[in-house]
Amino acid sequence: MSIDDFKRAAAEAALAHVRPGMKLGLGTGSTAALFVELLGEKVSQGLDVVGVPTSESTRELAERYGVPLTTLKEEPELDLTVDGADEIDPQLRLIKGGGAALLREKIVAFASKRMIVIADDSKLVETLGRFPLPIEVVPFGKETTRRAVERVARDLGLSGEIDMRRAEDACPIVTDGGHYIVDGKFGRIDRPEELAAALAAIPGVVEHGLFIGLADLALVASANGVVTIEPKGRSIPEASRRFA
Ligand SMILES: O=C[C@H](O)[C@H](O)[C@H](O)COP(=O)(O)O
Repeated sequence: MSIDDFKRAAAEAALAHVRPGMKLGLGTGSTAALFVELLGEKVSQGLDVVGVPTSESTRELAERYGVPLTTLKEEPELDLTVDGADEIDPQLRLIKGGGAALLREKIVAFASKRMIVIADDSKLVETLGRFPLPIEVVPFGKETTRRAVERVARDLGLSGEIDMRRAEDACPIVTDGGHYIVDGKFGRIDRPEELAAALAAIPGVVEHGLFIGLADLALVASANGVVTIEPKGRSIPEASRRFA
């Protein structure tokens, strides 16, 4: 079996959590794309759901597979978001944004009563940071912001390069929100909460790819099947983002 089979198995497992009438957040990336495809099949068989896409690419996919779409303007509160991740630690803290969709992904996950992460087991880590941390920045003052990221990381004992993410033509890649991405190659992030708070305090940083206290469940597939992982010792009370 290949990694793609594992991704599909995780996406299939997530379908079991979808109920008729649900308002869904639709994640971005290759694993979330498989979920959107499978969801489209269910919709064609009569499942009644609506989705809010977390990127323009997911919007296109959902349209192609016939998943009815809505917006956060129409539906500010969602039932469930299903999304992939670049890294997942034992507390279900995540790194996301490898596909540059982290801002809308985080807004949509935060708007959802539950978030389920779907992944193959290569995404599981003991400590976050092997995957470069994506940080979305506004174009104005981008070098000043990049240096500020470097400084706050250094203050937390993190070293490693922080590079502007560029396309093949060497131009900075532009997110759906019109921003740039810098990737922090930190290696090992021992205190993600502190880094998250420090990054959020930098003017020019729009959002960062540390998703802390957002994921309720991870469905992780490997050659042994799909396992359900729940967060151990989550550090942010669920009440902080739950709707009545
Ligand atoms: O910005 C992209 C997202 O955070 C993706 O969910 C993440 O990069 C995982 O993508 P994939 O399922 O393709 O590994």
